[in-house]
Amino acid sequence: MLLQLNNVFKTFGGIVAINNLSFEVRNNQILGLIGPNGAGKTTVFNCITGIYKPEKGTIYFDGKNITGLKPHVISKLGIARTFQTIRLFPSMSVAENIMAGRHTKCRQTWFDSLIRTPKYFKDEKENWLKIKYYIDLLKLSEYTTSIVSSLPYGLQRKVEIARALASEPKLLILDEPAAGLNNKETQELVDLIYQIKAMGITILLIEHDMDMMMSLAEYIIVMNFGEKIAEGIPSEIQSNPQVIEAYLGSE
Ligand SMILES: Nc1ncnc2c1ncn2[C@@H]1O[C@H](COP(=O)(O)OP(=O)(O)OP(=O)(O)O)[C@@H](O)[C@H]1O
Repeated sequence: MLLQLNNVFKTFGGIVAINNLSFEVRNNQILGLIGPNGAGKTTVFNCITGIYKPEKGTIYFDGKNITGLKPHVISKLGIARTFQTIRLFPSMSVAENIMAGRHTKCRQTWFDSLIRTPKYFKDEKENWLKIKYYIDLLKLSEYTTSIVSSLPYGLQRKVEIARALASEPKLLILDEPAAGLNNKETQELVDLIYQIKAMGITILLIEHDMDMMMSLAEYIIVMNFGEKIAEGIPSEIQSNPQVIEAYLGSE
């Protein structure tokens, strides 16, 4: 078991955004989190990554209790994410943005970088080789020096995934990665997610594109009004009356 949520509870003012939610993500699984708008999915991601602290419950990652730890500590432990709305450094290049995702892996101290010790050069070389690997993986090599804000949306999404991968996470969390992508780009994304799984990485995914979710996720958790209303393999979820009801009710 890589990730385990136990009775996680989080409110905003009077609104219960997550109500005693428990679920588990197995090692190297592709797990999907679905539910109508406002069900609490993004709040779950924000609790796992340390942006919000749950009021009750615990979150275990790789055997450690990470409940309430700061985002940079959680990221160092091996959780990386992308956001529903792209968050990159818009005036920086593709390579620089991906490099920014790598800072948790940098071993040089301020002293090494100040006086440029051999450790600094070794670390820098290793980092740039890794960056190149992720640039090639995401087929971004012709855009390495392009300024991110000048790129179309689909490419910016790829840069965001590359940046998350650059921290070499054990768990990659993707919040609506197919939003705004055309059919061809969505297919590329599906292929990429399989490649990421083949690298041994576990994937937790929110996605509104149901065709994509049903074909990609190995296991699905369904939320509504902050609660888990169903879980199972895609075929079980598709035929679950409570799930159908939740979606029809939200139309
Ligand atoms: N920072 C916040 N302050 C106040 N309320 C919030 C905040 N974040 C989320 N909420 C509320 O918590 C509930 C769950 O929201 P959340 O964004 O997690 O849902 P979601 O399932 O991700 O929705 P969507 O599919 O629309 O992105 C909603 O009622 C939302 O309005």
